[in-house]
Order: sequence, then structure tokens, then C-alpha cells
Amino acid sequence: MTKFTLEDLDAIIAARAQSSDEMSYTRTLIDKGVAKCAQKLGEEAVEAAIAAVQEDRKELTSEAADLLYHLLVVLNVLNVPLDDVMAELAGRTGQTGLEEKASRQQE
Ligand SMILES: N=c1c2ncn([C@@H]3O[C@H](COP(=O)(O)OP(=O)(O)OP(=O)(O)O)[C@@H](O)[C@H]3O)c2ncn1[C@@H]1O[C@H](COP(=O)(O)O)[C@@H](O)[C@H]1O
Repeated sequence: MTKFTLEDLDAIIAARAQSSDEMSYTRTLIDKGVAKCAQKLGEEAVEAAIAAVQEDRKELTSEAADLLYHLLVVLNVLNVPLDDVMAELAGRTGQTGLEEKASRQQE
């Protein structure tokens, strides 16, 4: 099976944001404005945290998916590229992290 990445989901969200598909949840949510998108992001974060506290791995998996989706929607609405977030993370990793990645790719 082809690996599904955050980049793939980000591209789908970007396409829906540009579409006029009234059946699209993404399009409908974005039309409600950044405050509603941010509210959904916050709700999903809380639901994921509750699942974590309850050590409910199945629920956490589902809520984590909702959380990542809603985070990407908010980034899209505010024109913050996912690449910028990944660059921020890469910058925090430092040389050791990059060496570990290169080592994994050689395995
Ligand atoms: N990953 C997701 C995804 N995760 C969660 N959700 C939606 O997020 C909503 C959150 O759940 P809630 O119960 O809080 O929703 P709700 O009660 O309807 O929301 P509100 O009334 O509170 O706004 C649900 O309606 C889910 O369907 C998602 N909707 C879409 N995607 C992806 O986006 C793609 C495009 O979807 P559409 O925009 O619908 O075409 C899909 O193919 C998926 O890949």
C-alpha cells in the first residue's frame, strides 16, 4: 500500500479550499472563518488529550487523525505552508537528528 503522508492530506485540503464543492466538509468549515476552524482545532486537541489520559489508544488514534486534519486546515486558512512547519521541526533536530535520518534511510 502506498504510504499516505501529511503532504498528501495537505494537498487534498488545499484543493478543497479552492473548490466550490458544497458537499466538502473542508470547504464548508473554511467558509465559516478562521475562528471556527481554530475552535474545531482546539476541540480536537482536548478530545485527543482526554483519550490520552484515559489511555484509550483506539480513541487516541482517531482523535489524533482529527487533530492533524484540523491543524492542516488552520495552517491552510492562514497561509502557513506545511513546509515551514517541517523546516521549523528540522531546525530543532540539529545534526544528530539528520544523521539518524540518513542512517535509517540506509537500512
Ligand atoms: N481527514 C479528514 C477529516 N477528519 C475529520 N473530518 C471531519 O471533521 C468533522 C469533525 O467531527 P465533529 O463531530 O466535530 O463534526 P461536526 O459535528 O460535523 O462539526 P461542527 O458542527 O462542530 O462544525 C467530521 O465531520 C469529520 O468528517 C475530516 N474531514 C475530511 N478529512 C479529509 O479531507 C478530505 C476532503 O474531505 P471533504 O472536504 O469533505 O471533501 C477527505 O477525503 C479526508 O481525507
